[in-house]
Amino acid sequence: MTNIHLLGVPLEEGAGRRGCIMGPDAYRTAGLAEELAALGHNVTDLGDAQRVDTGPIETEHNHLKFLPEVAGWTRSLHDHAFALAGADTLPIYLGGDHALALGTVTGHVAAAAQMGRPQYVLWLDAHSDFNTPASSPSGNIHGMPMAFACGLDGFPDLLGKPLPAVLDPQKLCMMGLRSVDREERELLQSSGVQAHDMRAIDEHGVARILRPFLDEVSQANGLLHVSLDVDFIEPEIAPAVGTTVPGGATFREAHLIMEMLHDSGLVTSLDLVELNPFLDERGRTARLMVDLTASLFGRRVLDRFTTSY
Ligand SMILES: NC(=[NH2+])NCCC[C@H](N)C(=O)O
Ligand SMILES: [Mn+2]
Ligand SMILES: [Mn+2]
Repeated sequence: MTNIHLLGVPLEEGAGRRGCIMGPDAYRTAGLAEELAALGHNVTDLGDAQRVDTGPIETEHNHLKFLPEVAGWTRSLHDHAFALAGADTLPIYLGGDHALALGTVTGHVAAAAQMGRPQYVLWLDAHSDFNTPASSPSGNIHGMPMAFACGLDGFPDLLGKPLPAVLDPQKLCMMGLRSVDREERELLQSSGVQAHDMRAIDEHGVARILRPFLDEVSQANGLLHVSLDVDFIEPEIAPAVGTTVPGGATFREAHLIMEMLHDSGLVTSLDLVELNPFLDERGRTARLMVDLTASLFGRRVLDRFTTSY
């Protein structure tokens, strides 16, 4: 039994199109809390977080879209995540676009540093979201959170203070990549992120990629934040996202990752991001995300294996 706290993050300003503001309520309507409670967990819905007002933010990068709004969310979420990391609970952040990770990941990294434990991140996404303001072709801040968390140069003052601790790029594992911008690719590779594209999944399967990473987290006694972007999944089965890229993870690949994460017992926090209910078909994407989350929290077909494979 795990104490789970749900925190809604109705943030849509980081994305290029509107609609993610409805994400938290779509997860509630799809029955996320009820599913997790049915698995025996103690679930508390904290309601929605609120953005703080930052006033204007200075930057030479005029193409950054909705900078004060995103900065206001970053400050609010950083503090929420820091506080939740210190409590005896597993927070699930219900997005909201992926810019929410500017706050959640940096908050968890800061808390881990204070606890003296290494923080790891598993990033499940078609995109690496590793642009800096200078490298971003779009100016959409949801394409930048991991560059920010890893302390790359060139960001305006999003947090209202220097980052208390930076994420070690070597403790960041990305799976599912199939859309990375040209300069972003250089940044990603020179930083030493453990980046795995869809080709790696095709050739080796998700288990062979994920297992060594989970072993590393376990051996280091690390904390593990998982950030699941809807577009990690094949758009034919998960259409409710503004940035679809064909060739995503299958239903079974995605569930296997969740089942392996559950078996590992290592996950300490989770983002569910980029769900755009305005683009959904009768709630099927919201329901798929709820089912994947249920797998991560212990739903399985059989209680135990009857044979060893
Ligand atoms: N979280 C996301 N869906 N990110 C998409 C980012 C797309 C592109 N790389 C950009 O920087 O604009
Ligand atoms: Mn993303
Ligand atoms: Mn994405």
